[in-house]
Amino acid sequence: MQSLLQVTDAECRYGDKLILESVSFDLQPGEIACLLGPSGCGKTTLLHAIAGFQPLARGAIALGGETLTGNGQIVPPEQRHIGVVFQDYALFPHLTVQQNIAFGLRALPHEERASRVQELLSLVQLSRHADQYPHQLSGGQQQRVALARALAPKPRLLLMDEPFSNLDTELRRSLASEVRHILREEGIAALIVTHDRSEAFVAGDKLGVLADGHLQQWDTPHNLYRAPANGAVARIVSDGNLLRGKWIGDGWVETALGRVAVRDQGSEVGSPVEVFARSEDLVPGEHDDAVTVQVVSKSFLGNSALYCFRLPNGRTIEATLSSEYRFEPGSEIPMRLDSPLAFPR
Ligand SMILES: Nc1ncnc2c1ncn2[C@@H]1O[C@H](COP(=O)(O)OP(=O)(O)OP(=O)(O)O)[C@@H](O)[C@H]1O
Repeated sequence: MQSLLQVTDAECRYGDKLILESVSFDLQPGEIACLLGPSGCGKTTLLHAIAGFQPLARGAIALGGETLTGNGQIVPPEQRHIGVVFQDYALFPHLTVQQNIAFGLRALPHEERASRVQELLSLVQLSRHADQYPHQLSGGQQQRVALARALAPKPRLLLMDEPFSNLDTELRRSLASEVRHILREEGIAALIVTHDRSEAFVAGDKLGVLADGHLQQWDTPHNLYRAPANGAVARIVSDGNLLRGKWIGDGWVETALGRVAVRDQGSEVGSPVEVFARSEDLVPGEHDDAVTVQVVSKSFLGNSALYCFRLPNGRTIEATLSSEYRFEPGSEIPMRLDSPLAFPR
């Protein structure tokens, strides 16, 4: 299958300042991908380069096999057939919901336009609000109007920049899943910028992690979680504790939590390693490889509790464990690490 979007060796700069280097990835038709990364890593810049608002210093961007940017060519944004949804909705305040949605359809004959608007109102479940103005809607409803307006002209690709960040956490997740459903219905591929990993896991078929000016990994959510390319990706896609250690051979590492068998086969004996200990890797209970840790604090969370433990070397780590464990602050318990991720340092 031919890729829908192809970004090849893209480099973005603001003046002398290098923002992104050697960024390459493909998006397949109908695929939804999310871009994750720390603040200021260049997510919006990459989206702007794809939309045509930002030139590339190097590399190329193609959509449906047609070069948009590269080889001395730049197709202007309005000719790219790419829809864009911003964080602040950018709705026209003096137009009703249906007039906002119809805005990009002015070239269509009246009846066709009215029927497409009705179709979209129903898709985003706002038919009852067709004649209301943006200020009469909730944040989630406004964002659904923005989505409908961007989808109306049937773009080849939809770009969304932090579309849910103005909403509260629960609404963010449910809207992320709703948007995924709507894009599937319309068969439109999308690239969504977010800094919320749960939102990215809910919405994306693929995730791209940007950090330190590079696309660190472009993969399925499952692979990113199970096999992050490095410690930076592991930290961006999940909570965990980074521990320093050293390889002692045969897949074993020495850490402040004792001798640990890790998932990755290591390099030379004695070489430094970074171990990423997630809550699910921390196993309380007697065991040959367990060390004694002190319970520093406990916050009850319902079916789990967030603990802070002090390791024998004085360092503290955090872990969310089942509330079946009833460890009290001040007590000492045996704990071991079971097959955490490890990365050369
Ligand atoms: N017009 C500009 N001129 C110069 N530098 C800029 C410009 N726009 C952005 N930058 C810088 O480029 C870098 C990347 O910005 P960008 O907005 O792409 O990051 P981001 O990953 O989207 O951040 P956030 O998650 O905070 O929105 C930042 O260091 C920012 O300060």
